[in-house]
Amino acid sequence: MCPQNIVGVSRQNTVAVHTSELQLHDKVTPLTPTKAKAALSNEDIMRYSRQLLLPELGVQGQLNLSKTSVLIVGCGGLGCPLAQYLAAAGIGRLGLLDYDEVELSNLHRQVLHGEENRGQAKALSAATAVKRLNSTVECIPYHLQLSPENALQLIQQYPAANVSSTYNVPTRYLVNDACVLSGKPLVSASALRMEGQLTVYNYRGGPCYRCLYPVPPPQETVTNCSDGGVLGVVPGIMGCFQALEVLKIASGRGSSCGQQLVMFDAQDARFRSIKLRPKQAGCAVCGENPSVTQLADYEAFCGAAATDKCRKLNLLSRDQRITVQDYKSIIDNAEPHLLLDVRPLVEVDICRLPFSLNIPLSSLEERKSEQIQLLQERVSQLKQQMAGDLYVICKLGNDSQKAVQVMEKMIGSEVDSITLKDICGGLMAWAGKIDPTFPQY
Ligand SMILES: Nc1ncnc2c1ncn2[C@@H]1O[C@H](COP(=O)(O)OP(=O)(O)OP(=O)(O)O)[C@@H](O)[C@H]1O
Ligand SMILES: [Zn+2]
Repeated sequence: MCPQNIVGVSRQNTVAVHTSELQLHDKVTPLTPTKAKAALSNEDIMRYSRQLLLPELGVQGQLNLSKTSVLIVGCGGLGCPLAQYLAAAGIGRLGLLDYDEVELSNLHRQVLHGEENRGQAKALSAATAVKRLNSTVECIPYHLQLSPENALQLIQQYPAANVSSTYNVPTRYLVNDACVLSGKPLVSASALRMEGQLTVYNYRGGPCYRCLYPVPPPQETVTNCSDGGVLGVVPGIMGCFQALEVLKIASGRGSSCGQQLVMFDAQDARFRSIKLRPKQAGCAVCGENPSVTQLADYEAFCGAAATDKCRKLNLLSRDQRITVQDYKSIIDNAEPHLLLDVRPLVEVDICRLPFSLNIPLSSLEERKSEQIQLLQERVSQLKQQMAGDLYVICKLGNDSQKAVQVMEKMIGSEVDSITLKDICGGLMAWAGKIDPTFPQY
């Protein structure tokens, strides 16, 4: 159990919060049950007075919160506001789980972390911020990846589980199955670009994640924040919404999102709800004859990595790919070639290599005639020089491989008789290995 923080007043009369006693866990250890408070102290009454006045919560609801433990999987864009509001409201124990460290590109939405926390374990940074807000909340930071080996042991220790990381599909299935096998509700949300979604799975006889999505989506159809972008306030709103549902469940009022999908459209400032299909008798994990009775290999099941770290596709053979170092020598040797940048225009506006031609992957896929014509003109110019290959680049080297595949299918066009190659690792590899002044995003 982690020791309480010490809050003291220094000589300069400023309040210092010592959080060094927060112990970062790198494995799952048994926890003692949370102590149920018999009554609220005067300090509790003052701190929670504005919510105690609500008939929907009242003293009993507040006491219920104080004996509830919640596990938050992922201290990112959703997990930060979720943890913040649960701690502020007086949840008894918060497990904060994340394998990752704080990066500069997290700060626009992962609001518990600050500039001084860069490089620090997100779980510790989040726990420190939460303790500063409410030192009476017991915080247990875990710097580890939720995996089939540790998920059951971990989730069984927490009456309510939450996943805030929803872009990574294997983790969604893993948390779902662990919650079903442990009989816990799962308050799940996602946020991407200008949209958010929320549902409570495995709650009061409602469906689980697998009831609704028995088959994982193909890896290439899943977009995460680093690919698709997100306005920070959108996960902020959805994380607060998760906190609301957790508080209703924990206080005893209950959630009405058990068979409901709430969708938030930030552009139109609109929430919509749709009723979901009920729990399925044939569900592989919560059905009548479940085939999933223990946690298995979710990366194999989903064909994707169980982390939100950049996914590397391998769609092309070795001879269809070159490294950024090889491409640098092509430039240095002034070899005639064409560089095609297939990123969306919004990314090209952020940064680009000056000599590149930009045609987004989506335009190639949709065979947009103007863009294809432009490409063909540039390819025929290249051919007139009697030499040269076409190199394709994107941010990370995934879309560029897809673009090569799309162009290879343009049989009969100018493109089909020239050599197409993708540049491994894309512009971020260029920034990391060739030109440190090139922006990273
Ligand atoms: N299996 C897992 N175990 C522990 N933490 C996880 C797991 N899967 C995802 N996470 C964490 O969940 C969080 C998801 O939040 P979010 O998508 O906002 O952040 P991110 O991955 O840092 O985003 P970005 O794509 O911008 O780098 C991340 O901090 C990630 O490290
Ligand atoms: Zn199910």
